[in-house]
Amino acid sequence: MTTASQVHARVPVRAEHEYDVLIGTDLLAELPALVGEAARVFLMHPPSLSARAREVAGTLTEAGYQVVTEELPDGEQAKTAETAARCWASLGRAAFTRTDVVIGLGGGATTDLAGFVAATWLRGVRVIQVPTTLLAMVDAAVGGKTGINTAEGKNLVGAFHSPSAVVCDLTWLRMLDAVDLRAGMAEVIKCGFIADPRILELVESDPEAALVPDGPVLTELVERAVRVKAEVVSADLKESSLREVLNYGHTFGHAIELHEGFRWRHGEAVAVGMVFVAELAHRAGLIDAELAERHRHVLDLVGLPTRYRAGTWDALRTAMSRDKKTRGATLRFVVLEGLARPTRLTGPDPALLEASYAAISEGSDDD
Ligand SMILES: NC(=O)c1ccc[n+]([C@@H]2O[C@H](COP(=O)([O-])OP(=O)(O)OC[C@H]3O[C@@H](n4cnc5c(N)ncnc54)[C@H](O)[C@@H]3O)[C@@H](O)[C@H]2O)c1
Ligand SMILES: O=C(O)C(=O)C[C@@H](O)[C@H](O)[C@H](O)COP(=O)(O)O
Ligand SMILES: [Zn+2]
Repeated sequence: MTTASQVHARVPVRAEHEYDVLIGTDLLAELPALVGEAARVFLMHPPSLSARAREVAGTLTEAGYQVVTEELPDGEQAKTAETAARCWASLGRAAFTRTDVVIGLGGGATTDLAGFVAATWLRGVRVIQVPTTLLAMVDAAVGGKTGINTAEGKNLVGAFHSPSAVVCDLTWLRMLDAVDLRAGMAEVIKCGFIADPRILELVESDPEAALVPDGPVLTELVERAVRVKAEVVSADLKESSLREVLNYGHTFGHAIELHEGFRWRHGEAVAVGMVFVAELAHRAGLIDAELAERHRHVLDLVGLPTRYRAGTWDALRTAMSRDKKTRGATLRFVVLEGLARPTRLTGPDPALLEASYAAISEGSDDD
């Protein structure tokens, strides 16, 4: 017996075309209508979702589509040139045409790769994103940034390629590990600091309720975070300026991910990155100590890390120099000059950077 779809919200994104982010429960039945005219569907998923991917494939096959399923390596291992090349080979064998559709079913690693494969196959075919982690629902699957990593850094190869729809079915979150749910909360909290303080109030007033999969608080948090992202992306798809605010905490966060050989969860690295950049903004005289401390407090409440290993500064500084916001040799950070007031800090004094690092280092005097 199938359960009826319940659409809680439909958030529009105005990019090179307009598309909706559907938020709700039991939304599988919505997929065939979204696939529409295509004859073939290329369904990409991680190994953790193999059984569920067969159900999705079954629904699409019953609706008359020819489904080619591609099981990817798990997590960040999927975001490589080798895996993309494997997908292109599968698409070639299936004679996948410009009117066919890619579906990314999985977390952010899957949706980033699926978007990239769709952007590059035949110079661009449609992609429908079906995010199954909190992080992918509120962030990765929305907005059209797609890409893979290289040995030199995070997301260094990619394309802007907007999905034709995003289907956030909150029931997927019931089977997600608690640590992955928490990791996704980092990007939700990011939206709270850069644009929507109500998000912070909701998490602070009941952190346990905020982490109940498909509960009312998490549903509201997902909708609020998606609305923040949709608004920013609709105003600046290709990151000429405003979109940089979505990178809050990411300069330092991506450096941690590279330094850890992509074994840290993205959301955990971003959590530490936000505390770092809050310390930096405080030292630069942009925010008060209370707002900097609020970062630590709210991230702590949901069990996210707020510190990083001491003795790693040189490696992290080098990794940060490859950040996409860097201009020439000048580092640029998204910082706050008040709650929900993001701005940029260009070429901060190296002493301030090191002092901020010392403040968040494990084993430092500030412990
Ligand atoms: N494109 C963007 O705008 C954007 C935004 C934010 C993050 N990202 C990228 O997203 C990635 C992180 O995404 P993530 O945190 O979702 O990690 P992930 O994709 O690695 O998924 C985390 C784990 O959860 C498993 N999983 C997925 N759905 C599940 C479910 N419903 N039940 C059980 N297990 C499930 C996966 O197999 C994996 O092991 C990073 O690569 C990051 O760079 C991209
Ligand atoms: O959508 C954006 O823009 C973001 O920056 C969202 C980030 O959460 C996300 O991790 C993104 O993939 C980072 O992009 P990058 O351009 O710094 O690689
Ligand atoms: Zn991110």
